[in-house]
Amino acid sequence: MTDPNEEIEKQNVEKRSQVDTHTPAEKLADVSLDPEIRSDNETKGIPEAESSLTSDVSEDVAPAVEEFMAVAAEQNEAAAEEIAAQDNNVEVAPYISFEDVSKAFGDLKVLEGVSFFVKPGETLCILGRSGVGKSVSLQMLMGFLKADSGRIRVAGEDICAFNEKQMQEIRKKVTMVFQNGALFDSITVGENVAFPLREKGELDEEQMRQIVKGLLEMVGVAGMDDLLPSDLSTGMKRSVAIARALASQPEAVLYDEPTTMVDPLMAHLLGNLIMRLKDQLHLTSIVVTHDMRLAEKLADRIFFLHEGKAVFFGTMEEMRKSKDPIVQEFLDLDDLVLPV
Ligand SMILES: Nc1ncnc2c1ncn2[C@@H]1O[C@H](COP(=O)(O)OP(=O)(O)OP(=O)(O)O)[C@@H](O)[C@H]1O
Repeated sequence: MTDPNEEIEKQNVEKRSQVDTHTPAEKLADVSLDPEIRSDNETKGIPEAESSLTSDVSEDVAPAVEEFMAVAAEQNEAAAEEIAAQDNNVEVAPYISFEDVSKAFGDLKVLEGVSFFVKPGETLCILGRSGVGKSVSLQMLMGFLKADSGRIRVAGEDICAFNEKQMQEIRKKVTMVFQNGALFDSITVGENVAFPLREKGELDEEQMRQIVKGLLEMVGVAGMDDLLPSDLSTGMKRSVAIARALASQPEAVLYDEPTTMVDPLMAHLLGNLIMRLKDQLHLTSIVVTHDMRLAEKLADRIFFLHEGKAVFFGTMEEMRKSKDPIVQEFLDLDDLVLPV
């Protein structure tokens, strides 16, 4: 029987090997150029109008934003190719992986021999009940916490022995969108988004103004440049945090529960945004979530944690067929309509 993962990988390799005559900016401005992406969006119910990342960006700044995003998309494709070239096997090497990772806080064993991987350009959703170590896993990937044992690879590199300076280089490639946005409270929304641009120091003030304006429009918080983070709702803060993450042109984004504590419409908008970023920027993503609908929309693979152990790792389709009682209980609970 054909392994579904092998089949998906074969299709991805074929797709990558096809000669494409469109420039990245053309592809970004009109995602409908790629019939495979279009049909994928159609089957997932994403309206055509929402397909292009830059469709909501005003005309005066659209060229600058399209160019900026095109550079990011090109860089991510190049990173994926570089990682693929590291491996002599037919299989594409992971961009991120946990290999037999354990972590405890005193007597509390949070993770015990956990393994998973995310290939370049793919999205992994980490599911599980509260307190099972989902956020701890993300913090270890960012180097904020160290594993007790096992191997962690990020951006194709083993980061376990990395010092803070080396981790800072990794954090230029991999960025995290925290639940509360983790914005700088004392500076405006616009300055928050401009922060990574200033750090890079490659753009002048006018170019930065255009990118900031365009990114805020792209994530659905147009015209909020001069507000302070405290003026924003939770969902808006998260959108701004995504805009700030994009300003650093990352290869991968880790999202910690992007749709919790926001209304259903905001959850839908954030989900669609993450989906379009994946499709059009070839971003590698990990999404920690309790939201099965979001996982269904985004995940190439699901990793299910329970009591410190990995109880499932595979596609959503495989998860639905899983005989594991814990996975089944989680799926059944999700189907329940709870009284308000
Ligand atoms: N720095 C820390 N020091 C001590 N214990 C911690 C630390 N960080 C997390 N923990 C504990 O590790 C366990 C896992 O926490 P984690 O935040 O990863 O859970 P989670 O799966 O993300 O849960 P939720 O879905 O509720 O956010 C919890 O019991 C938490 O109290």
